Amino acid sequence: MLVLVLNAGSSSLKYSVRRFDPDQSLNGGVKIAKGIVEQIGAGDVADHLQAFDIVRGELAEALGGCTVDAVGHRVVHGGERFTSPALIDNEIIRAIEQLNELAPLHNPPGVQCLRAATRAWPNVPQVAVFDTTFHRTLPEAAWRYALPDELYRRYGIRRYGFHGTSVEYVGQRAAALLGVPWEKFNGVIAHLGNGASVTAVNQGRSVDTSMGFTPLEGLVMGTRSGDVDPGVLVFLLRKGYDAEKLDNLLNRNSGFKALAGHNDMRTITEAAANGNEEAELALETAAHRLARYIGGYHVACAGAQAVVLTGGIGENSAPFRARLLAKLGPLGISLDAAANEDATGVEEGLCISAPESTIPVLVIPTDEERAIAEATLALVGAP
Ligand SMILES: Nc1ncnc2c1ncn2[C@@H]1O[C@H](COP(=O)(O)OP(=O)(O)O)[C@@H](O)[C@H]1O
Ligand SMILES: CC(=O)OP(=O)(O)O
Ligand SMILES: [Mg+2]
Repeated sequence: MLVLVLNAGSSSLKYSVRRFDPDQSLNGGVKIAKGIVEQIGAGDVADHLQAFDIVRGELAEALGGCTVDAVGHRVVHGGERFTSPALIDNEIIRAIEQLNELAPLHNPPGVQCLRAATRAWPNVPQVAVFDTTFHRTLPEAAWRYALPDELYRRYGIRRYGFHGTSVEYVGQRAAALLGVPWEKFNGVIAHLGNGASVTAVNQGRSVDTSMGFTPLEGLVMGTRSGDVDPGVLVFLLRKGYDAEKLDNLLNRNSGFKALAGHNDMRTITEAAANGNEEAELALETAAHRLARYIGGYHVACAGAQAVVLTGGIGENSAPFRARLLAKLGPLGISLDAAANEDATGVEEGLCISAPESTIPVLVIPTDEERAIAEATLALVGAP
């Protein structure tokens, strides 16, 4: 049984194909193809529909005459309705489309890919797997904004949380590494990619998370501001900004891009090492805020058994990890500099804190595509 996974990011389309054999338990299956179309909208590829056609061409080549038996899609916002993966039909696609405004960088391309894939493979079951699902356990005290209830009832304004598929996957791996059952695991998990968020996990359940109504709240990100005083928005509206301009400012032209002129961690780190002061300040600002969240979430999760780092930055940027851990001393955490520089072993997960640290800090590579493939298979039925 072949499962194709499509992960539509804000500017990329990642895909992977896994084969699951009947005699195996899930276990991730066997990866037989993977790829990515990048720089959508900024390079030769105009939009996700064009990216989808490229992926389709690559798949035809990689799979020869074989066809896929199911398609799993990463959908970032599932609102309150989607508390588990959903089998796709037209009504479900429309319901996801209604959430477009709540994840403006992610749901629109997700919906484009859902439609393109159902057109391309009309007889193949398709499943949407939501970033929000893992956060359905947030207690109300964590998901409520201190706003009139009317706004929640009318527009669904509350905190949802994202990156859940990734957080659950690396969290389970961290628990396994520590020899703790997932239902007994408390930890703080930071997914640091182009979008970035932190989640507090208590007994294997999400109890707090830094992204909110949309994937804009919280940490300093590639092009997103993260937390700002909402008073800034009121002020700017009075200065003549409209919704479009605010959206562009906060989602596309803030974060590292605003502070350092670039949203790629490698470029920023190199600039800082060469004495660029803006780059240095951007890294400090991002690490400061993340450290503050980790401290807070140590409390929210009732005492972390581990801090887990994942995503493109968490997995690959040793300088950023060192900068972060230098700020976590008050939690009893200290860095093992040699382990942090050691890229080997990252496949399984790497402990980068010193042995005397009260809380281990683990680097665990995420695999959203694998988790989505398993969730897809679980819904459409094992081979
Ligand atoms: N080898 C590396 N060293 C440092 N940073 C890296 C490396 N590889 C990727 N990154 C950073 O990871 C980020 C992208 O992470 P990723 O999880 O792929 O993002 P997304 O899935 O949100 O597009 C970028 O800031 C990129 O610079
Ligand atoms: C939800 C989100 O921000 O996703 P990504 O990090 O892939 O942009
Ligand atoms: Mg990502």
